[in-house]
Amino acid sequence: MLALDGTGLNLADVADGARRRLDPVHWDFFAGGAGDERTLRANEEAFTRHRILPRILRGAQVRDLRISLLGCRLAMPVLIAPTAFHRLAHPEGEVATAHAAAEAGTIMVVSMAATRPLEEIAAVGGPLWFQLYPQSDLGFTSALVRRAEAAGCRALVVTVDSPVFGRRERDLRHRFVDLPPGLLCENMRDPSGRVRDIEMDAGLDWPRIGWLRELTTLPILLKGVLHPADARLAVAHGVDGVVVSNHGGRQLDGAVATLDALPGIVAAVDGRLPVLLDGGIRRGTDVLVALALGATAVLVGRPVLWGLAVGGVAGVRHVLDLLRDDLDRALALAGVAGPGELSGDLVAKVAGG
Ligand SMILES: Cc1cc2nc3c(=O)[nH]c(=O)nc-3n(C[C@H](O)[C@H](O)[C@H](O)COP(=O)(O)O)c2cc1C
Ligand SMILES: CCCCCCC(=O)C(=O)O
Repeated sequence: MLALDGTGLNLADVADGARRRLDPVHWDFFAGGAGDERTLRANEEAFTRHRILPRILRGAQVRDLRISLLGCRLAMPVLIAPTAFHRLAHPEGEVATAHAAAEAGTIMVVSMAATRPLEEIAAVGGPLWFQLYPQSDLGFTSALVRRAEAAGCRALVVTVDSPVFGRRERDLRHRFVDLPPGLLCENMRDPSGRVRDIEMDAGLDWPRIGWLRELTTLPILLKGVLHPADARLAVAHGVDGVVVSNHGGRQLDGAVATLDALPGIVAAVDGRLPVLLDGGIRRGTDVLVALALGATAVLVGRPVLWGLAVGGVAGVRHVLDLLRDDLDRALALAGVAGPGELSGDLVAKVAGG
């Protein structure tokens, strides 16, 4: 196992290494949340309020972590969440992340705010999904969807929790408004070669999801679903999956922790769609708990950036390997042979942290 700085035993160690390496302004951009960061903290705290009720004597000596998800076979139920600006963490940026995802046998969700062009990330050859902030310019949005299709992306992840930008006070204090010279949101280039700003479109609504549904045959997932009524609307609008997410606490501070929202979404969807979750996944036991409560898979955001900052491809690979090994051990200790055997009776909610 690669030991980063001799201390990379867990994701907190990797985060420490990243904090030491990164420009403090960029660390704060990556690490921070909105407002008082209540939701940011709540995501991780929610996992501390759930405990595992292990089964015994079930002969779980051979574990199989693989899952199938919307036509993709994954080595484990952990995907890479879309995060912006990977070149702030490492010169190779999203291309390094894509190599690590491909090696680990999982999906990288490429952010619309990637700092390498989608085609260069796709050239790595691993399975990609593309994250979209639908723009009010339908022509540009449509061209971007076609670009994702042409690059071989296997699904669209439409972020729906960002009608406006969250108030991120760490960034305001640093006056962090622009990328450093030479770094651009490469997917925002229009046919004239100009790189557009990403628009957070407060006009985004269900009819536009219907428009996207008509536009592409790619599976569509909605990212940022927290209310059960919205999960039912997602089913009604023909989407293919939902991601229970509060954007890692970066948008609506005070929003519910994702793990606390998960059971309501799982009940509302009632098996009709895969339900993914992100926010605060830092241990294999967190993955186990989320899957036991009904998630099909989880995504990780910040830990991937910490790995990237610390060691490029090897650093991201290390983060993914830590999560996979930790999940494998947790399953063994809980007497479970694989994700398909997890169920709600294996988890107890406790009052404190
Ligand atoms: C630095 C950073 C940038 C992000 N950029 C995007 C983005 O471009 N699009 C998006 O849908 N979500 C974005 N997110 C949210 C993540 O996809 C994900 O919801 C969140 O990071 C999960 O929480 P975690 O960091 O605790 O794992 C970003 C999160 C971070 C930390
Ligand atoms: C105006 C730049 C948009 C980048 C969005 C990245 C993002 O979603 C984040 O949470 O940060």
